[in-house]
Amino acid sequence: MQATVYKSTGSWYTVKTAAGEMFQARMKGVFKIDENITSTNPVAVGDLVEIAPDDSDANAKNAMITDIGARKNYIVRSSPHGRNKKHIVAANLDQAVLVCTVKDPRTSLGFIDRFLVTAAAYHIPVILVFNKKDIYRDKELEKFEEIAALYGNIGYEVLLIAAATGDGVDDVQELLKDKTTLISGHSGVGKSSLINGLMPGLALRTKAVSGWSGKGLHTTTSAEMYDLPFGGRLIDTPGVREFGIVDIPKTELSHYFLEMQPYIQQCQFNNCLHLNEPGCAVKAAVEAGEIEVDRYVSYATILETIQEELY
Ligand SMILES: Nc1nc2c(ncn2[C@@H]2O[C@H](COP(=O)(O)OP(=O)(O)OP(=O)(O)O)[C@@H](O)[C@H]2O)c(=O)[nH]1
Ligand SMILES: [Zn+2]
Repeated sequence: MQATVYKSTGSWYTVKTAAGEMFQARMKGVFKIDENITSTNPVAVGDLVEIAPDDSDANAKNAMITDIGARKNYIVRSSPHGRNKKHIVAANLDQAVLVCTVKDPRTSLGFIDRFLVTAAAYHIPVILVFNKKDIYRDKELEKFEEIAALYGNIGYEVLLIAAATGDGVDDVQELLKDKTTLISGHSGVGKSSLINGLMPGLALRTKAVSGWSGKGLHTTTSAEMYDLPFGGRLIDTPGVREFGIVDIPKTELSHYFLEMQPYIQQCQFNNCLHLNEPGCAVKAAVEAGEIEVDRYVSYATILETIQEELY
């Protein structure tokens, strides 16, 4: 029987079949589906699994996971169990929503760009949802327009909403309908408020509880998937502050800055890092105003964090 993983707690997984039946499932033995990653968790939220119900106790609804389907994509974070080990946060995503704010707290462009690069490297489209519209005055609205133009021109969807008043939540709903979406954002941006707005009745985590669980307890926080009442699924990742950028060589980073892509081929050197090389088409585009300086600064900043010795 096929099922989808909704939650994982230790060695138990909450799974749901296509018919809507929930089981608590465990892994049967050890198997690995992706030779390219060494992960600390063999099964992740969003995985499609094959299960064999355990009929010995009709009330318990237990099952064995006997196989894991190939993943369309996945997103990881570094595991607390070692530098080279990864923890798969979620698999089989259609898209990701990054909740941001211009004010209280301000989401930095650097943070947004790191998220966008990570998602692009995993082939996951991103929607930027700016929240707390109700407290923005002229200055903040101007800032938002600037940011919306910056990312809109690159091709990203950008929304402005107020989760607290419900303003614009229906626009988010429209984009999430019938898709599997990962939702992420800095603490305090209103991610829980938005989730509650999308799923009235769920009454997700009070602020006090989420504030507590996010504090120094990263290892125990885990992703959880919810069925959206209007169709589609939402994967919340409480406590996950940031995802790890996939292990990519320095020369590949510019591929994930989508607006740099048309210029990369025109650089004089095919291994150009777009820093100080002669004949660099990316730098020329920055100087000509075709690529935003802020994005180039993010590029150079992220580039520095990549350890070239690995390649
Ligand atoms: N003015 C205003 N405040 C909001 C809005 N959305 C959320 N808030 C407030 O912002 C604070 C943080 O909201 P949460 O929904 O708990 O934020 P979160 O992103 O889930 O934060 P963590 O739980 O720390 O991860 C709360 O005090 C909310 O009431 C909004 O649209 N407008
Ligand atoms: Zn170049």
